[in-house]
Amino acid sequence: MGTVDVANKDITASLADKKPKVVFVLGGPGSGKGTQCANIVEHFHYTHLSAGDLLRAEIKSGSENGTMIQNMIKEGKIVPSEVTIKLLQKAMLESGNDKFLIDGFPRNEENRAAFEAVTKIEPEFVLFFNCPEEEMERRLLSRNQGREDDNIETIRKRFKVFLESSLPVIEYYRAKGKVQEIDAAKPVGEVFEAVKVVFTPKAEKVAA
Ligand SMILES: Nc1ncnc2c1ncn2[C@@H]1O[C@H](COP(=O)(O)OP(=O)(O)O)[C@@H](O)[C@H]1O
Ligand SMILES: Nc1ccn([C@@H]2O[C@H](COP(=O)(O)OP(=O)(O)O)[C@@H](O)[C@H]2O)c(=O)n1
Ligand SMILES: [Mg+2]
Repeated sequence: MGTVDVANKDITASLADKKPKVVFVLGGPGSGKGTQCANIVEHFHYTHLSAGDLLRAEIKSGSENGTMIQNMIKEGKIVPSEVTIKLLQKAMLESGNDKFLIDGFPRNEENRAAFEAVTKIEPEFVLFFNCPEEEMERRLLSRNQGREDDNIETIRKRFKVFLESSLPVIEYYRAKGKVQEIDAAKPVGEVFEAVKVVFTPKAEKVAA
């Protein structure tokens, strides 16, 4: 236990030295976060860290938290931030990059407050993919990635958690003027055109 704490303090200190730039990518399940992050990485050289992907990898690795994480994902519940933040910090340090898209995090107030308290990192902005529930449901039911949570029963639970716990986080950042909202109901290419505007430096926009 002591060793783990020391190791985590080291990670936190090394990360703080790098002063990383972070963009939180939020939106309901199936809104297109992962799809658009892949496009952003190609054009703008960020490292994409999906909290959900990191948690699924942790299950596969056979870690002691694996069963707990698996059960929570099956129920659409949010894993305690201590677990998710450690995975994010480790991935940030290992990437060697200093620009990150953090996808699917923070998903509730506990995630948000703990990340801020532990890392002292304030996001540059929050990219919010706004999409109607019917469209998200259609996308999730045809995602075909073999995910245990892409069934209608769990999808309904995830929508409820999004409305009750994740939307308030988006509103928190909106009140700080930090939300860049994108209409995510359009085709992938059109959504990316809107995303590009957000990531293109202002001087270039004027020149273009
Ligand atoms: N704009 C879009 N229009 C139609 N389908 C989309 C769009 N964006 C993503 N998809 C598809 O919807 C599913 C969910 O997208 P994904 O990027 O995994 O969303 P999220 O990470 O927000 O859950 C995937 O099968 C993806 O190919
Ligand atoms: N910050 C996070 C992100 C995801 N998760 C869990 O992982 C699941 C899948 O998250 P995801 O981001 O991969 O899902 P999508 O929104 O991409 O469909 C969530 O429903 C939660 O159970 C979490 O507990 N905490
Ligand atoms: Mg995703």
